[in-house]
Amino acid sequence: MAATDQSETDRSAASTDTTARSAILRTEGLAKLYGELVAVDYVDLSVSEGDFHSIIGPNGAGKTTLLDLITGGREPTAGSIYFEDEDITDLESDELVHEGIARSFQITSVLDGLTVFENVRLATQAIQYGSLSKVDTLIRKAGSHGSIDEQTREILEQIGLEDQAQIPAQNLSYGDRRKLEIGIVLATDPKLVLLDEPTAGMSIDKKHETIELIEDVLADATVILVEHDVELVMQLSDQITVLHQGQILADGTPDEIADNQEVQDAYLGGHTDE
Ligand SMILES: Nc1ncnc2c1ncn2[C@@H]1O[C@H](COP(=O)(O)OP(=O)(O)OP(=O)(O)O)[C@@H](O)[C@H]1O
Repeated sequence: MAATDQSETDRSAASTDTTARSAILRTEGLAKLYGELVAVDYVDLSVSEGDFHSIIGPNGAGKTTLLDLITGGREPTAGSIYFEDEDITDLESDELVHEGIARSFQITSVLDGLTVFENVRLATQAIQYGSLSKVDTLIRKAGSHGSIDEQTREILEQIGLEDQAQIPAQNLSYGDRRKLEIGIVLATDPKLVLLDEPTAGMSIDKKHETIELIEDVLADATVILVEHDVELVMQLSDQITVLHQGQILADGTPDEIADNQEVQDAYLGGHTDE
């Protein structure tokens, strides 16, 4: 537990500000313990609707675990999660997709044996007809829905993969596979998208291309991004949360985070990349 008085004050001030701008997602006292290890330490996070909100912090700070808790991949030890003021703490991953919460790259993973077109169509169908996990049912329905095919084509155009529509996903280059993952997220028509290091392993050029694509196709959604490239995060984000040892060290705009001495000392000063 153990948040300092000062960080409590900072957090409540940040939370008041963001609530005024309408929080689409809130966590209250959200915690994940592994035995004695407190991976996520009773976190109060607030994400404003429409924001590009990044979560940064050193290795092991709890970023991925926090995303896992929000997206139903792991069960919290304590605390609550609210999406559009509805308590979603106990919802499963596929139920969250129907609420409008999508996570790349775990819930909506690429199916290698299917073509690029089929992968996107499956996600489009899933959101309209049922659970993402009911693949068999969905494949039986495939082909009989003109409007779904149309939406699929539109998404492929948006992500720039229309020319690769008929090739198996397993034959895509690494960068194009990432684009397909974004297309699959897009197909679920999300209000909130959580991205865990979408540009990991990419060259600088590909990284920028992918981020531009994310910004472009997800312009209407709220985005929560976990990313190690601090420079990129500073350029992109409306808000940044810095996690350190499972706790929120700071919350603020890129300028506020860059000027925060505590963040400098704990993270930015020494460690800016993996
Ligand atoms: N399944 C698990 N069992 C035990 N400990 C775990 C488990 N998953 C994560 N942890 C621990 O929880 C802490 C937070 O891990 P997490 O992966 O969330 O951090 P992170 O900030 O995403 O790190 P990175 O930047 O390296 O991906 C770490 O100490 C990690 O070792």
